[in-house]
Amino acid sequence: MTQDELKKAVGWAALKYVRPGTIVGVGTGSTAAHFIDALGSIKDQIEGAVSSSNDSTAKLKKLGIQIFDCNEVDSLDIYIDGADEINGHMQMIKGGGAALTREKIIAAISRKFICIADSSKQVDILGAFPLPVEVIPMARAYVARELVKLGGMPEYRQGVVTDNGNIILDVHNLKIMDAVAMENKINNIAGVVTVGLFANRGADVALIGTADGVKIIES
Ligand SMILES: O=C[C@H](O)[C@H](O)[C@H](O)COP(=O)(O)O
Repeated sequence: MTQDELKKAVGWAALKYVRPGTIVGVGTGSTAAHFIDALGSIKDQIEGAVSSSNDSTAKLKKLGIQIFDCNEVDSLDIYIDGADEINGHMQMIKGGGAALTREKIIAAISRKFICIADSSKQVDILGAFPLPVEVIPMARAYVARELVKLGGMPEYRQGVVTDNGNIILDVHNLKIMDAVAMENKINNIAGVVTVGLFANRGADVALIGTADGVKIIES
């Protein structure tokens, strides 16, 4: 199976977690795009979606799925999204598609985070994938210097402006042994909007696409 077929398999497998009549939290990226297609097939059974990016919003609208603003809902049953890396503790690196801030907000209001990923995303130690950090533009140089102090090598993601009007620094060379501590430290740097480490709030369920089928891991 190709990597895209594995992504499609988990995207469709996630449908069974969607309860009829609910508003669904929807992520961003190539794996989440398969989930959006799957959601389209049951669009008459759900109330709608809260979306984590302009890109996913456009895809959902095209399928006729109603979009709700995050401020209109108190909580969500589930949030379904991909990841760039996931470790054995269900902690993740996210933000390869620059949608990390809205993703973290929707994860925060969701009772269950369901991560959908192909098996190439499974790692023992987070950090081989450069860690995305969304930063207020005027703080770029300062935040970069602080990230160097934490042992990383930040690289400005050229030409990318997030849906919130900010920039992304991708931090290379990190071997993240304590993901909760690293998330907290980076969150504390002035000018950081969001770090793409989902460690304090990891996934509750992971659907992993493998050549032998979809593997379900529960925390
Ligand atoms: O900002 C993007 C998101 O965090 C994605 O969930 C993540 O980058 C994984 O994307 P993909 O499913 O395309 O590998």
